[in-house]
Amino acid sequence: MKGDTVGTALGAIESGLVVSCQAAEGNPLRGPRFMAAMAQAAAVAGATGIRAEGADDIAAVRAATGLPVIGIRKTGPAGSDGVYITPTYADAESVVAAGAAIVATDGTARPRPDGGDLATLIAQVHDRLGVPVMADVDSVEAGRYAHECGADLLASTLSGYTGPGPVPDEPDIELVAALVRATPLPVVAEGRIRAPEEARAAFAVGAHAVVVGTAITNPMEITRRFTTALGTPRREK
Ligand SMILES: CC(=O)N[C@H](C=O)[C@@H](O)[C@H](O)[C@H](O)COP(=O)(O)O
Repeated sequence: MKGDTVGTALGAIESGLVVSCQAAEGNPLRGPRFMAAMAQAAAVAGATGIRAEGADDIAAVRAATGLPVIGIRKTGPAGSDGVYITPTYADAESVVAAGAAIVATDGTARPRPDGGDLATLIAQVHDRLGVPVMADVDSVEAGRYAHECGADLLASTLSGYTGPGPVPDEPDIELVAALVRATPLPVVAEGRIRAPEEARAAFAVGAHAVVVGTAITNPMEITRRFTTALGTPRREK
């Protein structure tokens, strides 16, 4: 793959806000119509890229905004066991065919469902599809591994989602900082970033870009934060 192809896609999102427009099963906003509208709203407000899941959403988002899309295909909801973010080459091919400029995939050393390995997947994406690969990692070790496997950029996406414990509330800015130090690759801060101050903190430790999903594009979860905190609808007058 040519270096300028990587540079163009990575340069387009540099120092910017990428908005993740995803709706899982059970979310009434699931589907390309609503995800494209979410992406358009984000674009109007200054997003420099969109992260989207599945060929239909990716194609709709791309057509509606023209923004570079970080494409994934998920085989399970966030926090599922094992590798579920773009696990196979066929998944990567489908998101690039739909218009993704960057493919994101699980960048950990965990076994992949098809028995494949990350280095081979990345080489195939580079050689056959000609787009850069973002490795979603959960730790510095995984970041180093993904770098060795040929990833073009790292993201903190999986921090807090691969262990046995509950998912923390806060974003893992420390991991972003550690990944910046650990390899020469650009690092995207992603996961549980809810406030502009948190995004700023990520840039302060050297993030290349920041991805925000739930806090912008998931009204169901945003409402749940309020109702949980307020105890509604059981709140006493
Ligand atoms: C762990 C996992 O599978 N994360 C997924 C990756 O695509 C999405 O469910 C997240 O919404 C996305 O990473 C953005 O993060 P947040 O929604 O916290 O801003």
